[in-house]
Amino acid sequence: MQKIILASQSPRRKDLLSHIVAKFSVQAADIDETVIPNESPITYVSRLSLEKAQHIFNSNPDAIVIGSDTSVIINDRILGKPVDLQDCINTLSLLSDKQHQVITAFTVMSKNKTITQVVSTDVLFKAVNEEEIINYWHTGEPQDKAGSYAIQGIGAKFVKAINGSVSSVVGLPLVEIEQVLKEVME
Ligand SMILES: Cc1cn([C@H]2C[C@H](O)[C@@H](COP(=O)(O)OP(=O)(O)OP(=O)(O)O)O2)c(=O)[nH]c1=O
Repeated sequence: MQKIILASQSPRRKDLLSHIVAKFSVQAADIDETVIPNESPITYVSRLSLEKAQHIFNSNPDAIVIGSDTSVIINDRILGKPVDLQDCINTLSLLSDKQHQVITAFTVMSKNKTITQVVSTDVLFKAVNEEEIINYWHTGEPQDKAGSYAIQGIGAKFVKAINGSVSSVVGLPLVEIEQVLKEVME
């Protein structure tokens, strides 16, 4: 049985993966997440998921390594984690009363096979005003979340509708990863 390593520092990804994999370990892959000029959102998240997996695979060449990246996309703009309150206000104001996409790419890397997939989910926000955003910022929830919100937490109050994978929005598309893990372990 090959060892499985989740290349992530995210407690949410660890929790999600535990629903489909009984035994695995976790190692954070600290990589540069700067967007390359003119890089498309899909290319960006795919590249990052691959780089995270590769980073950990380099020192664990006998393991199966899972890397992933989640970004929020609106009008082709990539929205990552907010750097400060103003950034959070700008981001959530952009999402207010509109539909956006949450895209998560994951890479499963092993000696024999490397597979990368991207899962996109549509999320529709209600109208959100600045006072609500500032109050939300002070809960401490948006700080480490792509797009400055967490659908699994208080941020759920902004979400009118979702069409796609809930686990993908939280960081790991479980249905797709389970399928790819099967393929890689064959
Ligand atoms: C939109 C959204 C994002 N997120 C999270 C998922 C990701 O953890 C985070 C996006 O940042 P990522 O850079 O994808 O991941 P990370 O830095 O948390 O962890 P690592 O790179 O080590 O794997 O935002 C939520 O938890 N809920 C949401 O509703």
